[in-house]
Amino acid sequence: MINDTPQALTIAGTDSSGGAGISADLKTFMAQGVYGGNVIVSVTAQNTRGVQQVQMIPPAIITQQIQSIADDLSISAVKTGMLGDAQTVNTVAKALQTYDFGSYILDPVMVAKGGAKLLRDEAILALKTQLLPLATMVTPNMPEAEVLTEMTIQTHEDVKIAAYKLQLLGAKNVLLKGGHGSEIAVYDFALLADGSHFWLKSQRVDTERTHGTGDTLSAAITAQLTLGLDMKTAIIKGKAYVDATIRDGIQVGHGHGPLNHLAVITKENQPEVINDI
Ligand SMILES: Nc1ncnc2c1ncn2[C@@H]1O[C@H](COP(=O)(O)OP(=O)(O)OP(=O)(O)O)[C@@H](O)[C@H]1O
Ligand SMILES: Cc1ncc(CO)c(N)n1
Repeated sequence: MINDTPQALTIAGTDSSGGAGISADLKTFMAQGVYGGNVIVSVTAQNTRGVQQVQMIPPAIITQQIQSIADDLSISAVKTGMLGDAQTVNTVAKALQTYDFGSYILDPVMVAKGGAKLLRDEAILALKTQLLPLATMVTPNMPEAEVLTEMTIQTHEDVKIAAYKLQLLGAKNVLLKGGHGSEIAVYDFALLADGSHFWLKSQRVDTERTHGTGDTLSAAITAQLTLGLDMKTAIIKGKAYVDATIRDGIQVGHGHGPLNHLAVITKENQPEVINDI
């Protein structure tokens, strides 16, 4: 039957080295058995060492890409990644209010692993006021959560407070990603729409090859929601997938290398689910 295949959409920037952004999202969708559409809002000249140049795409062709998809495909979940500037945030917010693409996962990408800025400062207010209230889930890493909540996050208690603040700003569900840092274990924190929360604990992989981990996790959750899973199961499955892609690494490039999106999930990749720590 027409449009029976599960379909998701990513609205983001490209990464010429293929590890992050649109590339990571499409590989992740496919590995989870979901067809992916893609709307490109920026082109980055980028490799595993850093970002060399960024070219934003004009609003009219962003809007047209989204309309073209809405006119033909049957999207059950959408994610946004790198949006670059306030004009693009406004354009995407308008389109997401015009078309119903199901669950909306907002990955508030701000800085690349090598340190390059992927969101201008002037766009932060627009992202907070226009996109957060539309989000079924927001998935910041710790530095992004600090910017959005205007607080410093040092303790596990701070993580919880930041998640509640993000919910007050309008995101229904919140996943705070804990990859940054150097502790032996990594802890991600989830606060769900019904007020329940849990931590996901896994062992840190000692590797520099973590280019696109955040994109991959949010894309995997988007794919699981597309397949009809509930939010908690989608988060746990998405986390197991990103763990597999990091743990079963590949050797590409000289710097922050990409993940292995073909990795197979095993028992070792299942995170420990903890109510409180
Ligand atoms: N070295 C690591 N070992 C195990 N898990 C990791 C590691 N680094 C990141 N993760 C996991 O990967 C996911 C993404 O987290 P992270 O904090 O790296 O996101 P991010 O900063 O948005 O990534 P990026 O900017 O590269 O897309 C989280 O589930 C985190 O726990
Ligand atoms: C295009 C793009 N989107 C997102 C990230 C963050 O991983 C990146 N490095 N590049």
